[in-house]
Amino acid sequence: MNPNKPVTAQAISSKEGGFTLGPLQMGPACCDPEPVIEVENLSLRYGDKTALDKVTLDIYRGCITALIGPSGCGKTSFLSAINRLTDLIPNCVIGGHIRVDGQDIHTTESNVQALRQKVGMVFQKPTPFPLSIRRNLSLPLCEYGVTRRSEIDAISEQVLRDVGLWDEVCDRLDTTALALSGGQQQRLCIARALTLRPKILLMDEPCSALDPMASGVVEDLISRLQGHYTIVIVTHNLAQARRIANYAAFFWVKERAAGQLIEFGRCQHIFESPTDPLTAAYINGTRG
Ligand SMILES: Nc1ncnc2c1ncn2[C@@H]1O[C@H](COP(=O)(O)OP(=O)(O)OP(=O)(O)O)[C@@H](O)[C@H]1O
Repeated sequence: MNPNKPVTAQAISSKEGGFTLGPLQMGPACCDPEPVIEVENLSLRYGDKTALDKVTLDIYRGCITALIGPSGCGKTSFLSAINRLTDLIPNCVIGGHIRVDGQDIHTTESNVQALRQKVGMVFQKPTPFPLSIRRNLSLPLCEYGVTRRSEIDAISEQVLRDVGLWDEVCDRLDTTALALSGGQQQRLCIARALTLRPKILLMDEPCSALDPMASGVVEDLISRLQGHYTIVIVTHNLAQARRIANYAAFFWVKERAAGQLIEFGRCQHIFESPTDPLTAAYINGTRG
């Protein structure tokens, strides 16, 4: 799909690409890196405060990339820049380039609605709308022009199956989503992001507000999404990054300085034989 063109309802409800039948199986292995997000010299500031300085990083299609690093090093800012959530922050200024599927997302022709259809976001705290489970899923579809009830129902069922929630909620779709447990709410939010058939999912600490059991269920779900979607996940849980990610990007911030990318590579490399001493110190717990 051309990211500069407005999204059409047909593109969302067409059968090509995207949805699976039945429970989601683990996707294809991430072994042939092809950049889908290219970040070049990204600098980001909020007024006088520079949060990121000249970050250059490729994110590979179908892989899980974990963003790790201490608090305040700019991980969330980096994530927010990719689907232009930073547009909503009045004093946020961005320099450099971000290309998604080869298209610069900050050109004047770039269509933010199309970008956000392609690049979904899941937040730290589950954020279901205070509406029924069914309405949580139909609302984004209606906003993007999918209005036929039968299509909405089919897509809703499929995404609930994909996140392993269908059996748990199929008999209460018209009850409030706020009555779901925290882990169920987070899986519903992931399902809601999937309704629009994104290619990329940005996840900002999606398990950190959940109890260990629910966190394990969501983590397992993220692993199964690998290969079907390109995932960029911020996590402070290094063990989790090691378990689920194919690649890791280590960010660091010196006092009163801007966040920088220190090292990027295969997860195994970053965790077992990092090149930079700072990465080694952070992984070993002696810094950060
Ligand atoms: N809206 C904002 N206005 C001003 N400064 C901000 C804003 N959002 C973030 N910052 C600052 O930018 C820097 C980077 O913040 P960011 O949230 O991106 O870091 P982070 O690595 O995700 O941190 P954490 O792991 O604690 O979530 C921090 O110094 C933060 O205080």
